[in-house]
Amino acid sequence: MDPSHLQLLKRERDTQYQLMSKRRVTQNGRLSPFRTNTQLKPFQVTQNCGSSFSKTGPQFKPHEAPSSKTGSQLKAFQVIKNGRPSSSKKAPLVKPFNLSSKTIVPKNINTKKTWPNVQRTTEPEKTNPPLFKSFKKKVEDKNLHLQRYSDDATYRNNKEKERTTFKNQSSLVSHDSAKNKVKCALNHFQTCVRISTLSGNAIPMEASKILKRRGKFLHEGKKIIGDVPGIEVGDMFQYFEVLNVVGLHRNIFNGIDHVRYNGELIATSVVSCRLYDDELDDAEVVISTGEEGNVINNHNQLKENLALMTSYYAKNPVRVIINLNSNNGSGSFNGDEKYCYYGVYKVDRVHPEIGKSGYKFLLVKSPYQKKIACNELRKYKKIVKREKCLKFVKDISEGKEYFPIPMTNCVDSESVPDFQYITRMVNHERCKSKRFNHLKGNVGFECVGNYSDSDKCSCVVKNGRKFPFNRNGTIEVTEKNIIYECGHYCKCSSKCCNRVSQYKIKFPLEIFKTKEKGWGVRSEKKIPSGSFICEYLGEIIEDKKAVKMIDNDEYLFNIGNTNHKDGVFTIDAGKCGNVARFINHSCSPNLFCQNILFDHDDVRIPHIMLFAAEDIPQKTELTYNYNYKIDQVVDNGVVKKKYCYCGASECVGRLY
Ligand SMILES: C[S@@+](CC[C@H](N)C(=O)[O-])C[C@H]1O[C@@H](n2cnc3c(N)ncnc32)[C@H](O)[C@@H]1O
Repeated sequence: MDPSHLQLLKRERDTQYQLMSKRRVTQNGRLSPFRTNTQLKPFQVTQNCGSSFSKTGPQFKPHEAPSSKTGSQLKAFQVIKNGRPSSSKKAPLVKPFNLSSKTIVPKNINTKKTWPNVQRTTEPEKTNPPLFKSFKKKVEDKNLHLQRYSDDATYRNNKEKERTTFKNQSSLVSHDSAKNKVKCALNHFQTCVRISTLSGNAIPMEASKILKRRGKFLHEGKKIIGDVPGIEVGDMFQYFEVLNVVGLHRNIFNGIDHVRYNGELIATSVVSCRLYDDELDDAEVVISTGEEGNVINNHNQLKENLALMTSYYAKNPVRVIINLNSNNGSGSFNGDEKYCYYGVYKVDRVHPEIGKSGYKFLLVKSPYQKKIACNELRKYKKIVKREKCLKFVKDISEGKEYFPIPMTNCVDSESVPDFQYITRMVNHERCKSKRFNHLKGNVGFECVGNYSDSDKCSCVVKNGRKFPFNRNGTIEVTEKNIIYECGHYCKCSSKCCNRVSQYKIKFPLEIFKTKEKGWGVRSEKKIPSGSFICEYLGEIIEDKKAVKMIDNDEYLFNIGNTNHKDGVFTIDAGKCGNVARFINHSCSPNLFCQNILFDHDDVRIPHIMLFAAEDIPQKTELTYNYNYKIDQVVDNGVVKKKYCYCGASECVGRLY
């Protein structure tokens, strides 16, 4: 290294240390295969997080399990995909060096991970540049203290002790409650993103500012060392700004975050892109801090580099967050991101970049940290394995939908199931009571479908004088069991902002064969949170009939007010239905159901509309919670069991 550069580094470091020392470190419908008891009630699904995103809707249920359930569960962290800091630049070719021969010999290599096979840590001063020496002495003194954060056996044993030491930083809350807080913060963020009138990168920035103003940041003013309560390895985040909101990474300007600990700057978290695209193993991560390095927004910041170096000696835990959809950390934003929390690492090796100003750090994962499934990473990296398609149907709707609905089977040779594709509910009119009327939004008023006339439209008045949909057509936070949309009997135009779910599907959906759940549905394109997906269509039958269909319950969906004195109904999508009949159950769903009325006001037979509960990446299976109750389906006195293969970490193991 050039000695003048070294001097600069040292001076820079000293000034920064001074500056830093003055600063305080703050920083349903229910699917009813049958029902023995008709005392079912409609219910409200609400997430337990104040004003955050909540869902109401019917449940999918085998039985009469009434309103006690909590309804579909949102997964907080599965958000979008694609990498933020995309730049036109390609990821640099990384040159590994051969240190075993004492002279550093760059090799011509491909992008595969190759780290020199040297015993480095024992004598770092021999292999590393002089810059490290000044640190070594200082840091060695602190080492004993920080040693307990290293990820050897004592790390696990002392975890409780650690927490106590940092109890002013990471509050001692139960994991569930911490997780819930993270969910709520993410939902608040998503809501702000949805209602934003800005565009591009300004949206998450604005959302972040709103949350800050409202005091919704988690661990506000604190920098946590090690795991952040409520955040698990593998959790995904859509925006860089969200990492700050949840306390995972506080530095909004740089991909390396640090804190002053016992007088030294140590790194707390790193946000980076992977250097090696073809390597999806998360056991080791290489962080390169040079000009073309992979650390996000790291414009060769000395302070950040030094913090990582100190962490090399201190062996403190450093959180690693990887942007899965970008190769290069130095570039601009493309607004299509996917940050994955890889877990707690420690800096294992440090090397100067040959011929460049930066350093390369090898971070190794703690053996006690959860591994991220390769499949999961592949999905987000878009390295989806090419599957051999055994059966393909171009459009199972036969032109009835706005988009063709292809059906692909790469699992076995099963062809399209025998059913009739419909775009309107069958038997709707016959079931409607004569006492119920057409829904007219303009009775006594002039509904013109504007946000300004929420008092004039009687449909909106029924929704509590609030438009349930945002300007971009996504559903707003609602705890209403039924939403009233304007319909064809209202005076407003078809473009009225209170008409969203009565139109055809807006996303190119695809039916595909799953390995264990039969057919399933996914989207060719990513779906923003709150978007309308489709209606659950079929034939409306009386509950009495549905109860007898115990052996043929797969496509039954309980609707409406389930203890209504004038009768209870079920949708049977067995013989006729639409794409919704193929949507599977998940214990951690990405859709939710909402009762909606727009053409009549008979609450016994509302439309069952499915909406996205979160941002859904393309090609991700769409699921909602059927809300069955375990052990409630009984046939001739014998409890029927159906096992769940949703694969969610929260999976309860059974549908019913
Ligand atoms: C409404 S259908 C969904 C589409 C269905 N997979 C098909 O092939 O037509 C409901 C049925 O799908 C299956 N299913 C849905 N979700 C499941 C899950 N998570 N695990 C196992 N089976 C599931 C069950 O047999 C259930 O009765």
